[in-house]
Amino acid sequence: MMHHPDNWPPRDRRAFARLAVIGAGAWGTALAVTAVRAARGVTLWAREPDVAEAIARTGVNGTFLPGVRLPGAIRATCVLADAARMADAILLVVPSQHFRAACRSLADVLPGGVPIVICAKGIERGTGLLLEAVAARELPGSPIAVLSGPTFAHEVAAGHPTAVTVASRDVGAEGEASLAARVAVTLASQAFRPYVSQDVTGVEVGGAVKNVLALASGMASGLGFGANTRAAVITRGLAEIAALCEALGGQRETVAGLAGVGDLTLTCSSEQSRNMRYGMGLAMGRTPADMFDGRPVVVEGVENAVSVTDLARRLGVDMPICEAVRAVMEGMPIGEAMAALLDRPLRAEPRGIALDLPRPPGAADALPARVQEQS
Ligand SMILES: NC(=O)C1=CN([C@@H]2O[C@H](COP(=O)(O)OP(=O)(O)OC[C@H]3O[C@@H](n4cnc5c(N)ncnc54)[C@H](OP(=O)(O)O)[C@@H]3O)[C@@H](O)[C@H]2O)C=CC1
Ligand SMILES: O=C(CO)COP(=O)(O)O
Repeated sequence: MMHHPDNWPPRDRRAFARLAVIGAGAWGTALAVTAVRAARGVTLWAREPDVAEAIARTGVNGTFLPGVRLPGAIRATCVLADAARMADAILLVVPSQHFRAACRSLADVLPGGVPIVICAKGIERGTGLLLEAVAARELPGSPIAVLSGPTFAHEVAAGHPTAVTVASRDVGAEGEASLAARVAVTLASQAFRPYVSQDVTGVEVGGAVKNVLALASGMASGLGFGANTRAAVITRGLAEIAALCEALGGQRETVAGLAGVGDLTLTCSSEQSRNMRYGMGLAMGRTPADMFDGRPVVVEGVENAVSVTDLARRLGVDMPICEAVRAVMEGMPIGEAMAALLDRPLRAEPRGIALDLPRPPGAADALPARVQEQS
């Protein structure tokens, strides 16, 4: 759904005064802080009563965002109806594989027509649906926007300058036409700068796939490979995002934006990323409990390696790096998955079209020792 000159740029610029943030993980909590900085009223909903109670009592979400003192203006609750009742808009920040269940619970308590801003990143396993489609199905009548981009929760909470993309489709009922702009105005502050987009699909695909690619980047680092390998994963990974984006009707240029290359480079380059750390840990033979000191963190790329490649296979999109990550998640040794990637026929840039060129020498002993050891 591309540009509609009649209602672009968006005209409705009113901020939403009161927000409910659904999901008190690291990102939901950081978004609640962001909303308070932008002078909005915020209720933060946690599924677990202990988390809501601890935030209310201590002013810290020690489970999911330790070390960050939260503004007193954040009201924490574990009662969904309490959070939803007074909200002018909902920020939905539960992990992708629990997203539908959260929408269903919300449908019981949310007044019709309240906008939903999807802040999670992923594709639903089984259905292969982007989260926008899940929300549209479960919360009919709610206008939908998507917020994504390079945003480590701790840095956002600490007030580091951060830019994101907010997208909504600029067609349909009045109000929905400018939802992304209204969300941008609602959350913007000196250190938090939302850019507005119409390409919901492109923005969602970037956020879903980059977590899988961050696992790959982590695995390469864990094998001891350096900057060259990482740059190759990022660049060829970006081509995979672009191909899926295009196949789903998104805009290729969105891939060059914050929710594409921005988030991909962030997540593939920093051990702050849970996905990157998980990939590294696997390559180094560590257990998930070791990697995160036993804390309950979501690693979206693990489930999304399957949902992304299922969808790509169905659409006939070639995503070799994501396929390699999936193979590892399904038990293939990392070295073997990497060797298979390196053994692919030579191709053309940027779209990876196959060329009829002689294959590189395929003997396993031509591979770096680290890969051989892991195979
Ligand atoms: N952390 C970050 O820097 C960023 C994260 N995101 C995205 O935000 C989303 C949430 O991640 P994040 O906040 O980091 O999560 P965390 O790893 O910090 O916390 C896990 C979250 O998952 C929730 N959860 C676990 N099991 C369930 C369940 N069965 N039903 C509902 N919720 C459940 C937990 O809530 P509970 O208290 O109920 O267990 C908690 O909110 C993900 O899609 C992630 O990709 C996006 C941008 C940045
Ligand atoms: O989405 C994120 C940053 O934009 C967070 O990435 P991780 O889930 O890998 O930590």
